[in-house]
Amino acid sequence: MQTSSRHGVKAHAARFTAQAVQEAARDAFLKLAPRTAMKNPVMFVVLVGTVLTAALAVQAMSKGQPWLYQMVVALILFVTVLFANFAEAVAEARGRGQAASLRAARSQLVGRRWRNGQFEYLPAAELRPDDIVVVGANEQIPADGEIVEGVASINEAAVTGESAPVLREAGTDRSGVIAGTTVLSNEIKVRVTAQPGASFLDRMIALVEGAQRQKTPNELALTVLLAALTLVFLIVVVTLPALGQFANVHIDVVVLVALLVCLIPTTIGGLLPAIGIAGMNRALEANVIAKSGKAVELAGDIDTLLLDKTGTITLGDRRATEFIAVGGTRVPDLREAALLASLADPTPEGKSIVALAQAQGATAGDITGSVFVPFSAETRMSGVDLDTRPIRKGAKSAIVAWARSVQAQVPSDLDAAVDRIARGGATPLVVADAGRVLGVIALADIVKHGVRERFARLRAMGVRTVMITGDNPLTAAAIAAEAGVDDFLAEARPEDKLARIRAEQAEGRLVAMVGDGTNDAPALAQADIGLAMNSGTQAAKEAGNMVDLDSDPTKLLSVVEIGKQLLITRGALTTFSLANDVSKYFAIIPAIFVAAIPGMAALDVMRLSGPVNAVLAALIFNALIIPALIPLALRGVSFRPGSAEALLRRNLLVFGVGGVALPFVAIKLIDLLLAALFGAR
Ligand SMILES: Nc1ncnc2c1ncn2[C@@H]1O[C@H](COP(=O)(O)OP(=O)(O)OP(=O)(O)O)[C@@H](O)[C@H]1O
Ligand SMILES: [K+]
Ligand SMILES: [Mg+2]
Repeated sequence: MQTSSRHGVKAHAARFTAQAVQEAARDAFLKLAPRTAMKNPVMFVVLVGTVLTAALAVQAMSKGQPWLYQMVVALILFVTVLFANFAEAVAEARGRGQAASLRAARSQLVGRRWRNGQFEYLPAAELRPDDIVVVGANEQIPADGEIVEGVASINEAAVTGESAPVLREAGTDRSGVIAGTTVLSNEIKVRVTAQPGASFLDRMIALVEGAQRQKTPNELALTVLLAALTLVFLIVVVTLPALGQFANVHIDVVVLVALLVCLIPTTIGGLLPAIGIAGMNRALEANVIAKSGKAVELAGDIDTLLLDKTGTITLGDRRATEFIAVGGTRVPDLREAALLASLADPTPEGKSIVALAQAQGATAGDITGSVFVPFSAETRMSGVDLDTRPIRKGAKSAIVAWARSVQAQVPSDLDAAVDRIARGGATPLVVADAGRVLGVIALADIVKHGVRERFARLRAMGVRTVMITGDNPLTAAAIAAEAGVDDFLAEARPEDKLARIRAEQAEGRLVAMVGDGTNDAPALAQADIGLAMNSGTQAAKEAGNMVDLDSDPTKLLSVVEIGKQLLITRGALTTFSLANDVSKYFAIIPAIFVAAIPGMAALDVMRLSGPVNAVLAALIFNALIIPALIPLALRGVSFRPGSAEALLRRNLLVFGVGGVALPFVAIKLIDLLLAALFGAR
């Protein structure tokens, strides 16, 4: 077996590693290939401008005319394209670095396949779906799968970077295991769920590595808008010489190209891909693998978040704490019935009832030959059909309905017992046999630490939280109040979850849902954002559009923040880019016309040293602003939770006004420098 000293994604938290920068520098040149370059219309225009001005320089050179100016312009334009390519490449390289650490945890594993009562050692690459592998203590899990037998504590650090062990158990919503993680205790049987190299995580890693990156609808819309703007400016610039003729101004082609490049939105055009990729990278840093960039973006616009109660808001390890008999039943009789009804119940609830009953001295007779009735979220009860009598335990409404159907008595003190348990936030399970309702079992659960604060933060960001539970309304209300959710839905069956999501969506809201069970799969698929727990069942993971490697349901909060940050960053840098272009206009237009049309002097607010320096200064600024903004594009604009309007106002002020002011100052400074070095020209 492999020993593991790997660290998972967290340890590779995004930095500019030397290797990433080197790779990106190389890729910046590779991206010059016309087919790649054409995907970014704004920068493609700059590339065409580069070729054109370089050709003019060569032509002038061959004619023995001055060519240096054309060549310098061509060079600055070329560097501008390289900077834009570099921005995208550096974002991709960082994503690849993160994904590589995930991949490393998954290669070269060996599995023990269980077949016809024998083991067989096999490289993980030869394991197929539905193979059963046995994994013991200190062994690594060879393939993604679901535990079909046993319970184990597992160290998932190789994948999640989190070294606290987690419990995974057959027959629960925490049965999922991941290749590369290590079993710490106990032996489990795992059913392989994926083809080698095509597991769920493998496919997700491929997405992160960018090979299959697709533009999100928002990104596409912005690209089209920027291309349209570019076209408009192209028409403006192409018609300028004709206008110039009226005023007897001859406009040099090089100056026209420079003007065009300054006017078109090169800053956002260059940074747009990097912003999108960085959003997915940030999600990965948070140990969330998104199936698409679109999912991350959508998360930024979520209105409603639906959460499960048990296991999501609460720790989910429901334990029996008390037996309360009703209707004159003796407690030992209730205990014995509860024990019988739970002996074959593999759920944590069932096991804890067995444990409590036995600890209190209950013993069960022989139940061989009796028929076990498994729990389902649909019926909300479970039990056993003994030869002599049926016994059921479950939610009060379900058991009362069942009791009536078999003409069993429902004692009048049942409600009081159930309410007392529910008010305390515990789950009451009612026990009944064919004769009568015997009593109630209290199942205690604990609200997770810190969820209240997180819900408050979500509220501040305008996200409403709704708890959905199969539990009764009183327990639900108690837990809802303790956890601080905005609303709750009790006694919900799986189809009620789905209906609630559809209803919210019908009112025009974007809905996020967190889940782990096979029951949750339809809801995860229907929700706009479905965040599945990595510990969950395969069905849940396939249905969602994101998976949290840490299996932390409150992680959605981070995803919402990452999505919001992505949208805000894109908006802010678009504003900045367009504002920038206004200033560059004021730098170049006077340079073209002032000499011939003295009336244009009013436009010459920058008072630059001369037309040549003005053009060069504007172009140099235009090129340098791209790498200067790469860190911001990758890190994202910082934001505090607040209203959308307040954010918009602040961003317009900072990035709009700043976007006009900064180039004025910077271009003026570059011009002063050029004048000092080469004289006013
Ligand atoms: N093993 C079991 N046997 C019998 N009844 C059960 C068992 N487990 C749960 N129940 C009852 O069925 C109800 C519904 O269970 P379900 O798991 O669908 O919802 P939940 O766990 O209460 O809430 P959530 O939807 O938040 O997970 C529970 O509230 C409880 O009353
Ligand atoms: K520009
Ligand atoms: Mg449940």
